[in-house]
Amino acid sequence: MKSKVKFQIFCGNIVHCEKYPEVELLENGYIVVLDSKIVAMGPSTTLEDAKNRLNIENFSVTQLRPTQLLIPGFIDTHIHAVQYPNCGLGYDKPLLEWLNNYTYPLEKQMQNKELAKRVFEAVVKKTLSHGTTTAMYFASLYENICMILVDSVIRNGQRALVGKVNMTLMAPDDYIESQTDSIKKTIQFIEKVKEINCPLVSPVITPRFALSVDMTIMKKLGRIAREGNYHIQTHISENPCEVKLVEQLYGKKYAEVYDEAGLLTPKTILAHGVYLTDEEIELIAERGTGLSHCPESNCLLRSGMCKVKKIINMGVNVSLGTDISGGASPSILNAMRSAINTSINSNFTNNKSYGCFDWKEVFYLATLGGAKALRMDDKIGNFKEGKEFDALIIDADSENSSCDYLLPVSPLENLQKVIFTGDDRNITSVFVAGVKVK
Ligand SMILES: O=c1[nH]c(=O)c2nc[nH]c2[nH]1
Ligand SMILES: [Zn+2]
Repeated sequence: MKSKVKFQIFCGNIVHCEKYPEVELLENGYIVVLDSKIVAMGPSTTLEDAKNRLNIENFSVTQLRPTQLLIPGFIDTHIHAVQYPNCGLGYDKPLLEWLNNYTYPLEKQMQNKELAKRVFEAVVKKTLSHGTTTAMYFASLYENICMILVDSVIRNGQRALVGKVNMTLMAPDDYIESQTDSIKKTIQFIEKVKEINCPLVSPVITPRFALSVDMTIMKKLGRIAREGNYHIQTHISENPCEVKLVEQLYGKKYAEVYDEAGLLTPKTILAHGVYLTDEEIELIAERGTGLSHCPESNCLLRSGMCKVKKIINMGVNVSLGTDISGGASPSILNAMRSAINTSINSNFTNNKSYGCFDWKEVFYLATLGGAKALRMDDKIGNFKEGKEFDALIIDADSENSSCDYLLPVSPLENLQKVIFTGDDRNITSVFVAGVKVK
């Protein structure tokens, strides 16, 4: 009887980041995966040694073509699963009107379990197919609906951080929760996710934003996160009217409100941050809190252009978010392009230049930057021995993709071609924790 294949070996051109803003190319290299983890990596000339050292007898080999590359999986640090049906709709209103007119009504409608199942299955499948191996999701206000998303990510094999949204303030009468329910349902959700005990999925504390959660509840959520060492996600300084209202309501700056509540931790992701002052950025950097840059949403909701290079230079860990459905696209490739375009446009219109992103910087933000912002860079983000094998095989010469391959180019140029002109058809295989999910 043939014994089961234990090791997977991937051979070809490999690209990943080790530090900002550099990209490393291992030409003609290999990665050996055992179960979910990378156990060896190097140039092909050392593969036989590795096989002997690790006693590799039963193995499969995936040989990449010259137009293909092995890269780390993409990390989306800000996406609203429940808003997926609204992608492409409602971009004629700014944030607060958009929430009241388009977003809250849809989110409320998603109490329907059958609808939620269909929508969550679609968003998880779609993001995986676009190369998102890790996603940090805003799920739903309703705890039982959040569990449907948890089921979906587990069934489809995506690594995910899933949050039950908290809303106790300034929301429609029929789309709000009591203080008691907000905390009770959050605890119930956390317990249920922990009970499932799936290594790919963890719960996230998710106060929606300072305008929809009162200070008492924000403080309680901060305490729950601290005691359980959970991630936190929320929005900050996205839109001028929102920022003004927060300052009026709390009598302090946006970041100070979250700091008072104990919500600025090293495991917190703040989405947007378009209007942060230098003092707020310093505070966020000091707390070790990460930022999710959501350039497409910042443009479509007419929020503004985030000076994200300045935020990086001030020491904040920055990552990328699609912010569905503030953003219309589920693709982190699109978020990379959008980040480049925003930085260039921002330089056209701003006297004070913070510089333009190049493809290497956005590739970092989509991979290791995401992992660092989430404080998961001991596990994911690049190819290091001991890390989980979350990876993509991309191909600049994929049939029917939006990218025509007319002249052979170098491996790093293949990556640039896919970043600037590619789509999900250029992402030919997706692996999460060593398992092929596309
Ligand atoms: O882009 C956003 N999407 C949302 O759903 C939201 N809620 C508060 N602030 C928000 N910003
Ligand atoms: Zn958002």
